[in-house]
Amino acid sequence: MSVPVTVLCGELGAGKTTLLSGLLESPDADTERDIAVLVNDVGAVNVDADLVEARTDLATGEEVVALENGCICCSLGGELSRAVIQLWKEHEFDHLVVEASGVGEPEPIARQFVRGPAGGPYDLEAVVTVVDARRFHDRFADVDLAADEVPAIQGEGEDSGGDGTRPLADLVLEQVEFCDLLVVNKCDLVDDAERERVVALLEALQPRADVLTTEYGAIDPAALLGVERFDLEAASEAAGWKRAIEADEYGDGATAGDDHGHDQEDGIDDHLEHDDDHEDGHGHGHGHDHTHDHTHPPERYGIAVDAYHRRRPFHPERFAALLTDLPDGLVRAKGLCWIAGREDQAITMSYAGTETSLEVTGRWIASFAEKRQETYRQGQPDLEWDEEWGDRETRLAVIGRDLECSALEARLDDCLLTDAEMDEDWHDYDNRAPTAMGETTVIDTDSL
Ligand SMILES: Nc1nc2c(ncn2[C@@H]2O[C@H](COP(=O)(O)OP(=O)(O)OP(=O)(O)O)[C@@H](O)[C@H]2O)c(=O)[nH]1
Repeated sequence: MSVPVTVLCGELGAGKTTLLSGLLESPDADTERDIAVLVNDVGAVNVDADLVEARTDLATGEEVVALENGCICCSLGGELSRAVIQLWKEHEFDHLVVEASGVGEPEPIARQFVRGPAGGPYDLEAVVTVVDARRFHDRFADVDLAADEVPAIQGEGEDSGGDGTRPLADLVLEQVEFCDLLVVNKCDLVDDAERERVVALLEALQPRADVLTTEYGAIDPAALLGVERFDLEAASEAAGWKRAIEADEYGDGATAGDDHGHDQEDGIDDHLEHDDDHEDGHGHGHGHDHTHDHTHPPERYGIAVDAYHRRRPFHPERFAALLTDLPDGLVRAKGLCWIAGREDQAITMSYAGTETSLEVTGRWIASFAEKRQETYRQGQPDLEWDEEWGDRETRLAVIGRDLECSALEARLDDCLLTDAEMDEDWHDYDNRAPTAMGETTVIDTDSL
């Protein structure tokens, strides 16, 4: 029988270790269940492992393994799989919890347990993301805060900015967008209205997950362990922004089919079947038998979800200027962009909090030689194709609070090339967009 696994994610300091320690010490914990813990921390000194280990001794023995070589997702190729397989061979336990580092992406970790060698002995049960209610509120949900007062999140200084690495806020939202269960921790540090705003926003960002609120990670072990939730396909498609784009593209209730358009050269984005039960831009699809009935988040707290689709390129200078001056209420924007002067590159734009990253994540099919284009198009018969520009297009989703979507759409439209500009040489423009596969440019809001 495979051993169930829970992956625990969340930004630095959100309370993952506190939750885990509570879980292992809980007097209500199922005494029959031996829990092994794999802790991954960034940096050489593995404080978390020591802490959890000290506490784990009380409850479960010594089944703690620390991956000390930095980030799980960077050492995924082998170390994670090797460590968990070794753990499985050398110890007997009933459940494995992997505490991902605060800067780890959950998806590659999850994939190790579904498609990697660890998928044999293990069965991924749930991906749980812990959110710091106070920080999340101040960063994403505060209606009064001016953008220039937004507090930095821990570690942001090192991890974002002009050096081309990913904004940490982006990662925080990605952890929210790829999980089955959201634990909103540190609720003692927010008032009721703030807590509700955080929950409503989380439901818009991630319509699929259950949301629990806690203080000091005190949740019923039964709510965390032993609940079979994980479904890789559903989790991969669960993000609110993806659902908004799909609903726009395929219409309500349509089946999205599989990866539409654009060759993803890195192979990571090998989109799986989409849920076909989303109802609208903030759909509530459920990938498997697990159901719940949130009220629609956009109807509460002024949260809006919108999709933007155009088949004309952005002017790189006007678009960059817009990205430095996005509306205060915008929380999340993500999707593919067509930027004039980058005719080969399918560029993913991702805005979270205060920064926007532009990353080359693939190529437009229209940029390949004709034969190859044909092959791709045969594989994607539903792909919309323009006689002149092929599959090049912009498809973005925006999620925000008190956001005037039509005003933002109009501003985005102003960034599109005019008819006269369509005939200019686009390479004359000043263009900050990246060119090489995987290359990222980060643009700060309010950086003008
Ligand atoms: N006020 C308050 N503090 C909390 C709560 N939960 C955890 N903390 C504190 O927040 C700090 C960070 O908690 P950790 O559990 O270490 O967070 P973590 O997510 O494991 O952090 P990293 O390992 O750095 O990613 C600690 O000082 C905890 O005591 C809570 O609900 N309320």
